[in-house]
Amino acid sequence: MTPAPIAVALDAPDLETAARWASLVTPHVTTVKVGLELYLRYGPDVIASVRGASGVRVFLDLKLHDIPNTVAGAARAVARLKPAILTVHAGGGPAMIRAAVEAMPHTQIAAVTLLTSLSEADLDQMGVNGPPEDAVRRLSALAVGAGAQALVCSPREVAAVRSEVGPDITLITPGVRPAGAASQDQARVATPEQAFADGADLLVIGRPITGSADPGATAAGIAAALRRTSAATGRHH
Ligand SMILES: O=c1ccn([C@@H]2O[C@H](COP(=O)(O)O)[C@@H](O)[C@H]2O)c(=O)[nH]1
Repeated sequence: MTPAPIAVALDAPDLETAARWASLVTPHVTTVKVGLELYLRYGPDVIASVRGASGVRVFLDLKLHDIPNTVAGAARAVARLKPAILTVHAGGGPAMIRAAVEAMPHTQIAAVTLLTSLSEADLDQMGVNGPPEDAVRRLSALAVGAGAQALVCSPREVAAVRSEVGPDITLITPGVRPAGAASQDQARVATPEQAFADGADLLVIGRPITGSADPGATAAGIAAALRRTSAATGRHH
């Protein structure tokens, strides 16, 4: 069975748990994601541990956000780990995004538009008025103009972003929750089936999989649901 376009967020308290989750889900998904919790605790060694023998794609979600020179240095520092994807914040601006792209020619640089945990009310308080979709579209265009090959947005905005940036940019959506699952601290959410049907290329899913009794079986179940969506919509990954 072809693995599904899912990046499982390995937000684990320790390396053993992360490596166990990675080995359980790896037959069913293309990618595992290492974020701040794991990377700040264990550093670069974590990448080899979760990659394991399978050689699954590793998505390094560090959400870099600093001046261009500092981001370029940070990107060079992790380039030897050969992550498939590295995140930077689109809000760091075009020069910062370009610095990351130039520092890591063999990694997809993904620009995070607006965090999926932010509600419309939060955004309003932050001075981002109007529908989140408008700001996400603007940040997407800016990031792609600066060379980003991928974007991170909520599944609620993915169709709008696709129409903004065209077919060649990889769209990554966290904030994915199977029907009936708790949204937890995520605000702008949709189901895996909806995210995929609307144009997401890679679905980031953490706790609904890793917090379940059997992460391997849960990942396999979501992968099967995506295959059914693919058959029903004619959209392939
Ligand atoms: O806007 C964003 C950007 C990144 N994330 C990351 O995705 C996962 C989501 O985990 P869940 O357990 O499925 O909520 C997590 O690692 C975040 O750091 C995001 O949620 N939103």
